[in-house]
Amino acid sequence: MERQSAVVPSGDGLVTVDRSLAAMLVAMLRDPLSALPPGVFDAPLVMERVAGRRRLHLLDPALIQDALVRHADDLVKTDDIRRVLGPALGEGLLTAEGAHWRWQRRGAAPAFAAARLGAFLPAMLAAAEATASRWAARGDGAVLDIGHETTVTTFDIIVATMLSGGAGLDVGRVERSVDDYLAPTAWVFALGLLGLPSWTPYPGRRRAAAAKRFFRGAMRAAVARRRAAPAGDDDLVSLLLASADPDTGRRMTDDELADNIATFIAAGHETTANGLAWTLHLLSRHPAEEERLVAEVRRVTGGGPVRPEHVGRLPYTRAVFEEAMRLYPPAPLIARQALRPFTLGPVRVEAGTALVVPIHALHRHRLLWEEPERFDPGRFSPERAGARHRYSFMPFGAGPRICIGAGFATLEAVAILAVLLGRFRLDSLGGPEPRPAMRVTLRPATPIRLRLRARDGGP
Ligand code: HEM
Repeated sequence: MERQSAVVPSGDGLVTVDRSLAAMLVAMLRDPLSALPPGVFDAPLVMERVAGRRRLHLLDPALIQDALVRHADDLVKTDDIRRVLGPALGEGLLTAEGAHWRWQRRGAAPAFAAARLGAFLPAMLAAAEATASRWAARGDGAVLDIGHETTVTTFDIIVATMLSGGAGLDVGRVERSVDDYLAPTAWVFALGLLGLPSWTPYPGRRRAAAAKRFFRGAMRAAVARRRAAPAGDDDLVSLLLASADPDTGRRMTDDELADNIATFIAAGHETTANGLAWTLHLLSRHPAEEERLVAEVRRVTGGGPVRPEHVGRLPYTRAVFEEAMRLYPPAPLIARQALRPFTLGPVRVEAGTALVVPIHALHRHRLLWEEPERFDPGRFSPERAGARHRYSFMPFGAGPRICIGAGFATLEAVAILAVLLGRFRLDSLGGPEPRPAMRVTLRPATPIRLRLRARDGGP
């Protein structure tokens, strides 16, 4: 049992938790998710005090909206996030702040406008079909590492749509480099907690540094290839190349372009891949929901191939993906730091206070969800979703820093599920529920393996 000195509830829903630095470090190194303070699944607000530092955990949807939307200009991302992601992603869209963030966001936004997303569907469906062909070749009964399979699929998609497929990037090496880079994340958080410099040695640091060198080198090579042979397409990189700072007219340097290609490749495939892996795991344990999803796909496609015009007509498939992201949000935590004091509900937020939205806990919060642990895609029917506060479900974040790829991710997830589950069933191998582990994203602590079965009428 973890040691903590005090948990004090007050009449206005605020719970204050004092924790010893040692207890916090042990929990953090075990898994940053298990280091969340007690109370986050029951209370609307939890103020945690560790070694003189204050972290306010927000679980009241109205206060989350107040903080991330109304007070967006009073907040910046925390040093922790910059420490973990900065070396790999530089000053790209995810990690930049202020004016540098704003002009990059404006430059990238047209690529993700709802009206344009449909143009990406052929590439999304082609990648899903390629995975289906690989699976058919593996044969009935093969056991798949489902996280690896979904990663290959979403990687193909991001490379095809961002770089017109011409990046020459090796998916296997990129996947290994992301794994190695993120593996010691908990140590980086722990060093931050102790106020130690980022060069302090820790287990996994050398592998992470080698992974970062490979990843950054591959991104710079992608930029050089693009400069040497402009694709002339309207893929994302063309848009970034064409975007100019509205105030100065300045365009992106090669380093800035590499930061953003790195950002879009990293943020734009691993999250969706994890969301899909958890979805396929949940469906393997919920055959009735899986059957309903397959019936929807067959009704809409008439049993033929999934075409772009079908994807927007699969509301149950989408609801399944959303319910999986409720239970296993691929980005399980959002953190900010207050630049200046302001009032949030019953709390005076002082400059320097960290604000944390533990999305993982919000999505399983007992005041917000009935039977929060139960997998029930029906929660995302328009009637039931419309009855909830918009900010009780926020896998893509909120406010101006909301995920720019939210529509893209949902579209590709629905397309991939429709193609793969139309042709295959994935059976659970049994055993205990896989444990999630937070490594910036929420990954299965050990690989999830599922058994492949061709469907009747399939290959
Ligand atoms: C299921 C899949 C995804 C999830 C759950 C997810 C989640 C998130 C979340 C929670 C944030 C906000 C982080 C914060 O406020 O601190 C974010 C930001 C971001 N995401 Fe996603 N994401 C997904 C897919 C994608 C895709 C497909 C792309 C690109 C193609 C993408 C690119 C980005 C970028 C560039 C940002 C930074 C935006 C900014 O700060 O302006 N994400 N994502």
